[in-house]
Amino acid sequence: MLTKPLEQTYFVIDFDSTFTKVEALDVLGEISLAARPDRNDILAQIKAITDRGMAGEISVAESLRLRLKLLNAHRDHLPALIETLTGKVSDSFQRNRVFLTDHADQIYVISSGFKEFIVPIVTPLGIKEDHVFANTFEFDEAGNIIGCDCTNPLSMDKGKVQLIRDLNLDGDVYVIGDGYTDYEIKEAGLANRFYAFTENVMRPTVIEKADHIAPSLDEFLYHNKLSRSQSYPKSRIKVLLLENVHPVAVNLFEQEGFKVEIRKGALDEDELIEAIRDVSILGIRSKTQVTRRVLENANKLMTIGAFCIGTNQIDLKTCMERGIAVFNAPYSNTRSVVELAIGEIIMLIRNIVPKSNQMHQGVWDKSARNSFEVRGKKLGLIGYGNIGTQLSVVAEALGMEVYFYDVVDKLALGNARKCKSLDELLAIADIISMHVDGRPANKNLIGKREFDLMKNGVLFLNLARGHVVDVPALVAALTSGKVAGAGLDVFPHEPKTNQEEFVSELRGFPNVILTPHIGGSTEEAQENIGNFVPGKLLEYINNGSTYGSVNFPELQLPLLKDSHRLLHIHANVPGIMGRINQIFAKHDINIQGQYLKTTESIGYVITDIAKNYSEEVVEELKRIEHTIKFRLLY
Ligand SMILES: NC(=O)C1=CN([C@@H]2O[C@H](COP(=O)(O)OP(=O)(O)OC[C@H]3O[C@@H](n4cnc5c(N)ncnc54)[C@H](O)[C@@H]3O)[C@@H](O)[C@H]2O)C=CC1
Ligand SMILES: O=C(O)CCC(=O)C(=O)O
Repeated sequence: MLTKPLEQTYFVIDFDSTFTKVEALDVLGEISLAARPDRNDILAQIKAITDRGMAGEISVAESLRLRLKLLNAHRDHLPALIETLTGKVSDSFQRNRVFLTDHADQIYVISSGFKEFIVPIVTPLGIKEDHVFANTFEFDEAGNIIGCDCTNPLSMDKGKVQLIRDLNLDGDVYVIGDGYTDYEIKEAGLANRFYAFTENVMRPTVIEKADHIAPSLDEFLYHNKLSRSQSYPKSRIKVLLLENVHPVAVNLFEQEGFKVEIRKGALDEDELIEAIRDVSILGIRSKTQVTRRVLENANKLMTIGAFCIGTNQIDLKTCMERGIAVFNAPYSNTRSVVELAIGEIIMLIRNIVPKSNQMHQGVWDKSARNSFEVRGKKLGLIGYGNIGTQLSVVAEALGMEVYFYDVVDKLALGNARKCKSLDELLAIADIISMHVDGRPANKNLIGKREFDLMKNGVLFLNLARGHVVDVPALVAALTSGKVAGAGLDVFPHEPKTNQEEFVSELRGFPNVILTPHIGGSTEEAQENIGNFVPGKLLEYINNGSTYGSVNFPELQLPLLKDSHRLLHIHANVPGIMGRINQIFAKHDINIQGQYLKTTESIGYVITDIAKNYSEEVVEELKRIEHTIKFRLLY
C-alpha cells in the first residue's frame, strides 16, 4: 500500500489508548485519588471528559483543563504512573518492537498527553526521544500538578495538525490513532491515510472517518506489507463460538487479537453453513452437528474445538480429509459427570424423586419401603474409560461392588471386577451405568434383548450419549417394572436451545430423573474446558502443534525461534515428502528442523527454515499435487 519508498514514509502514532491500552490521565487519577472516598465518582467524570474529547465533542484545551483540575495529582505520583503504563503497552506494539526500532527515524509519537510519562514508556521500545511530541506539566512549588504549558500547540485545538505542519515532513504520512484529533491530521490534508486503531477502544465517530480500521498494529503492518511479528494478523482470523462456551474462552481468543463471534445456542445445518463461511476457528459443544455439508462450505476453517469430551457430533473423517484439526477436552468435566451419577444412584435407590414430588403435593409418606443403601450393591459400568474408571473409584469408596465391561482390555482399578462380556455384566448388576463413547457402532447398544437380561428392578443410568440406548425398549422396561428407576441426561433428540421444548416418551415416569444434558455442566468443568480447549487451538494456530488432536497426526513442536515454519498438509500418497524436499534443495534452502507424521489418509509435514527465502518456494509448495492445506508461520 505504501506509495513512496519506506525511507520517505512517516508514521505518526497516538499514545493514549493506541500505544498504550489505557488513557494515562485515567490511570493517574486512580493513583492520585486513591485515598479519596468520592474517588469512583471523580474517576467516572474524568473518563467521561476523556471520551468526549476523543470523540471530538469538546476541545482538547477544555478536556485537559477539566481533567487536570479533577486529578489533584502530584509529581510524586508519576513514578507509579510510569510503572503501571509500562505494563499497559498495547500487545501489538509490544510484539512489533522490531518494526519500531528498525524504523525509528520515520516514527513520531504525537499526543495531547504529557512527555513526563510518554518518553519513559515509548523510548525503551525504540522510539527516539526527540520524535515524541506532547504537552508538559506545570507544577507549583510543592510539586502539585496545576496545569500545562499553554504555549504548546498540543494543548490547543487542532494542535496535532499544527505540529505536523511545523514538522514539515518530506514524504508520505500515515497516521495511526484512536481519536478524532488523529483523524484531523488527515482532514487537514497533512496525511495520506488515517488508520483508526481499535485494539483498545472503538469510537464510532472516529471509525467512520478512517481510511482503514486497524484492530492491531499487525493489521497496519500487514496492510502496508511492512515487516511484522505475525505472518497473518489475528484480527483477520474469525473465531465462531457456539453453545454458550465459558467466557474465559472468549477472553483468551480476544486477548490474542482474534475476531470473535459468540452465539448462545447451537445452529442447525443451514444456519451453520451460513455462519461458517469466513470462519477459521469453530468452537462447539455437544449439540452442533458438523456434517460433511457444513464442512464443504467452510473453506477457511482450520480447526474445530469441541468444548466437551464427545466428538461424535463432528464428521472427523471429512475434517481430516479437508485438513481441519479437531481438538476436545478429554478430562475437564469427567469429575462432574461422576458426581452427578453418584448423586442420581443414591436418589434412585432411596426412591427420593417420587417422595419429593409427593411432598410438593402435600403427601407425607414416611416409610422405608423401596428404599435401600448403596453399600454392598453391585454397580455395573459399561465403558471403563476416563469417566467409568473415576466412577469406579468413587463408588468403591461408598462401599459398592464394581463390575465393568469394556471392549478394550482395561486395567481394573481398586477391587473392581472385569466382566468378560456385556451379557455377564447385565446379569450381575443391581445398578447399570453407561459410559461408552458415542461411536456410531454403539447405536442401540442397549435394547430389548439387553434389558431382558438385566435383573428385575435394576436401576439404569445413561449419562453418555442418547443414541446408545433404544428409548422405546427402555420405556417398555420401565413400564413393566423390569427397570425400577432411571437417570437419563442424554437423549437421541435434544433441543438445540433452552427455548425449545423437550419432547420424549420418557416424560412422566415417577422414578426417572431427567436432566438436560448437564452431566458436564458445572462452573468448574466449564471454566476448565474454557481454558483447556483454546489452549489447544492456539497451539495449533500459533505453532502448528497437534498434540491431543482427535483426528490429526499428533505432533508436539518446539517453539519457533528466528525461523519461518512451513506447514504442509497433504493426502497420504507416496512421494510427497520427496517433492517437498526437492523444492527446498532446488532453492538452496537451509532446513533448520523438519517433522513428519501421517495417518492412513493424510500427511502433516512441518519444516522450519531460515528467514531469507524467495516467495516462489511458498508458491511451489502450495502447487504440489495432493496438497490439502498450506500455512506459513512466523
Ligand atoms: N452427560 C454429559 O454431559 C457428558 C457425557 N460424556 C460422555 O460420556 C462418555 C464417556 O466419556 P469418557 O469416559 O470420557 O470416554 P472414554 O473415551 O475415556 O471412554 C469410553 C470407553 O468406552 C469404551 N467402549 C466404547 N464402546 C464400547 C462398547 N460398545 N462396550 C463397552 N465399552 C465400550 C471404550 O473402549 C472406552 O474405554 C462419552 O460418550 C462422552 O461423550 C462426557 C462428558 C459429559
Ligand atoms: O456440556 C456439553 O455440552 C456436553 C458434555 C458432553 O456430553 C461431553 O463432554 O461429551
